[in-house]
Amino acid sequence: MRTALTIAGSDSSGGAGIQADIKTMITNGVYAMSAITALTAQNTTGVQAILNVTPEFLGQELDSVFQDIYPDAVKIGMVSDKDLIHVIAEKLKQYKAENIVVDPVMVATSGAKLISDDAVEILKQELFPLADVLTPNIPEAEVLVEMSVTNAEEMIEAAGKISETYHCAVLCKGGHSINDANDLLYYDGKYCWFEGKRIDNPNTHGTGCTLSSAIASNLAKGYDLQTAVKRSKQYISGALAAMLDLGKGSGPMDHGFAIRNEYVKESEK
Ligand SMILES: Nc1ncnc2c1ncn2[C@@H]1O[C@H](COP(=O)(O)OP(=O)(O)OP(=O)(O)O)[C@@H](O)[C@H]1O
Ligand SMILES: Cc1ncc(CO)c(N)n1
Repeated sequence: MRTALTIAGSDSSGGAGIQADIKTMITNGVYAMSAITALTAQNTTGVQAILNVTPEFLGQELDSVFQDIYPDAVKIGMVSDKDLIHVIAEKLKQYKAENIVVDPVMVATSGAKLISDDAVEILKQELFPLADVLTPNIPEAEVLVEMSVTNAEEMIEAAGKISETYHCAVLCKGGHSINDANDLLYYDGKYCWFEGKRIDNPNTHGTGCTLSSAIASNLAKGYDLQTAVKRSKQYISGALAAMLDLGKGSGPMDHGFAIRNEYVKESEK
């Protein structure tokens, strides 16, 4: 069985972070492992508290995983502190990690800040050059290239600049655009669009975590990047279209849709 590792924060409400990543990896057919960077007390209305692990402990988590069950892909999500980022970069290099997906998590769907200002610079310097693919949303792309991104042309320009600077593929996610939900993949000086119909569902807590974990899972299974993104986009659209409605704020998605469909098919045989 192929394996994937998520290095990210825990979301006590189960919609984003480690919990979303593990749900996504299981439903995408890989064995899921985790190295937790922080605990968050969080729900659909916001982030109430954050407790980072120590850099030493994160290093031990990564040693435990890499020295035993080697991951076929690694997804990195919330890492709010520069010393934690440094440890991750060192361990990924030490263990020659492959298929690295970096989701440059900065702000939660609820608006809470999930990274300290000085950590953004270290993220760019130490982690981005190790990534096979970066998955910024539009506000994150704006921070990374210091320009406003309001239309398709500006998405192409921003993704191109990020890709050239860090020598990796960039998937600029269109969840924050107004009309559609089209994502742009920029790689090797070329780009292509992954079109998505905007689903009228306000419950989008954890969409970014889910998409990056689905990409890591599909890369772990051996799909090339374009196919991995295509399959992941289908997965997120399915999870949103299932219209789960939990909590008082922007609720989580329904990862069970894929499994239930399979069971229904099986029981109808
Ligand atoms: N309403 C929607 N309908 C269809 N697809 C959507 C919708 N909202 C987001 N997506 C898709 O979800 C994926 C994640 O994109 P998004 O821009 O929301 O990421 P994000 O902002 O990093 O997520 P998060 O809210 O978890 O931080 C993308 O593929 C995007 O196109
Ligand atoms: C732990 C965690 N990681 C990432 C996000 C981004 O959605 C979140 N809300 N919480």
